[in-house]
Amino acid sequence: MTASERASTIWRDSAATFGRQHPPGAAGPHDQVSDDPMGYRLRELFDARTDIVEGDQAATRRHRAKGKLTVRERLDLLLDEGSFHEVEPFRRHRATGFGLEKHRPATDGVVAGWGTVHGQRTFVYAHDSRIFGGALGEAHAQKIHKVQDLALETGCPIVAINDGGGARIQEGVTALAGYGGIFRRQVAASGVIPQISVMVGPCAGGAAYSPALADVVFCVRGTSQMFITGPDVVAAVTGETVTLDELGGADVHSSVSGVATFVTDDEPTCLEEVRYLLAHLPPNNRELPPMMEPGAELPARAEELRRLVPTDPRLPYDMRVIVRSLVDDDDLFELHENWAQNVLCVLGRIRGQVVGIVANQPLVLAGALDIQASEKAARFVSLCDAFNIPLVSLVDVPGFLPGVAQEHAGIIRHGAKLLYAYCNATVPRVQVIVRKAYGGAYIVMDSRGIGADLSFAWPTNEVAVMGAEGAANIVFRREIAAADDPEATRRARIEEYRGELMGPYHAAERGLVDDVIDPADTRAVLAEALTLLRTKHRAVPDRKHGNHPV
Ligand SMILES: CC(=O)SCCNC(=O)CCNC(=O)[C@H](O)C(C)(C)COP(=O)(O)OP(=O)(O)OC[C@H]1O[C@@H](n2cnc3c(N)ncnc32)[C@H](O)[C@@H]1OP(=O)(O)O
Repeated sequence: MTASERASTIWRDSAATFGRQHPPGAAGPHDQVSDDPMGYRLRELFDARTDIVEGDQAATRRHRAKGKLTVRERLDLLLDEGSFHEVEPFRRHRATGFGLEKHRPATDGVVAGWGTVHGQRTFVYAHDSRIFGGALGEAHAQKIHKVQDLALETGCPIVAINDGGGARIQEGVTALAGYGGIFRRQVAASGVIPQISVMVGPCAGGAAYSPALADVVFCVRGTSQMFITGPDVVAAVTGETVTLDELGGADVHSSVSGVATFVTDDEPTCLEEVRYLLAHLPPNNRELPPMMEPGAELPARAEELRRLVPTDPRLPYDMRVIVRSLVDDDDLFELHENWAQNVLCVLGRIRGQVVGIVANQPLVLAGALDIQASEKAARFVSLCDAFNIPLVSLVDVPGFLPGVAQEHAGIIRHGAKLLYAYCNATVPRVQVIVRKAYGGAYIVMDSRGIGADLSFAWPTNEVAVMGAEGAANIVFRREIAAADDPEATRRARIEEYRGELMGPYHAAERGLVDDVIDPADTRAVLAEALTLLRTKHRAVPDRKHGNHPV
């Protein structure tokens, strides 16, 4: 049932029960004291509710002209049918000045409350950009604070549907303080309850730090705009000419800045994806993610994987093929699909259990880890660890990306984020080395050394400090230079290094790989390992918090 259908139902029920004879918003018989005082009060209540649900019709038409859904239509799509309970629908601001005292609409421009998503209680607040452009004033902020507090104290996820102009300019510093209260609560709830931001309109200035603090950010093409300073300020300060969309549109944030985790073409798809994501997350950090039996059991062995990895280690292949072969029902949910594509971060299920898969992608930058990939994977590992989602790491990594630009931009600092996130993770952790696993990047990609519980390798694995060519050129440099035939000596030494230190059983012989497996059995091996590790408990030292390399 849509918001307007629901409003009509309320109207019909109220009209049938209490005899309302006028359309919503028009003058009615409120001033006629009934013989039945409660009947009169109930009629008044239903009339007021109906007016609030329907909102200003002219503003609604202007809103729709922008191709946007109304706030209540959004809630209808997000929540299970009929499950929404609204808080403070009658709230109005008490601000004065700039004509505000004459314009005090109910809700104060934000609809807040709770409902269910797939039966799981979920809190929500949604800006109503028909009222003050969705801008946040003191009363508006206090409503948001209320649902944030309720969500944290009851251990339920919270979804913010953002469509507003940021701090309400006429309310000045009290509006800014309202944002401060939102940010403080978001940080307090971080890692305790899932926090999701949905961007279906503008989000300007400091307000953009609310999605930045969320666990996952959804954007819609043509609708979402996020920026700290708008095009006019950019032009005045830097002289750059840029449109709103070029500056902070959905594609920019999902493929360039990395601010947005998901992007969709329209609002209904976006809200359906939010529901789908929530089906993979527990309501809070004390519970496990929901199990879901696979629709169809996969064949016991994926024999096509035996032929996937090229024998020439310089040739790429698509790591997604392996990921797909592992997850139930070919069903995977990829975060940041268009950003830092050299690493894949995927939520899926293996035999019903939600897992987070981190995988190097040899198709992009040969799978090397750069600054963006390190940040993307670090944030994902941290999300999974916070919400009890086991980690599977599929490794084919030639190293960290070399180059002056990467070094000067701080790849040491950013790479440390991924290292820190893995070392900190206490959830079950299983590593699968598919092919290359070189140097520092091998260590970082959840090696046994940093705490993986179990490590498996395909027979194509090459675990080493670096590739054979690089290693031979360094270790045998003098010998190669002095040789009668330097090229023949180089080739011989490369083969020697490869045979001695890069063989498929080298790491296994030293206990750094638990077993070398047939690629076709990877799903079965992982399913067994994850079942075993469900009861894993790893104690953490008592401390306030670590000093993350943020
Ligand atoms: C901590 C912080 O949030 S600091 C950031 C403060 N906010 C800002 O700097 C953004 C100011 N607003 C804007 O730049 C633009 O309004 C945008 C980009 C958000 C939206 O642009 P448009 O879609 O073209 O909408 P438009 O500008 O017409 O705004 C719609 C209505 O919302 C009002 N509005 C928008 N932002 C605000 C605001 N921050 N405070 C009060 N009213 C606002 C507009 O005055 C307008 O009201 P009206 O319909 O009565 O004329």
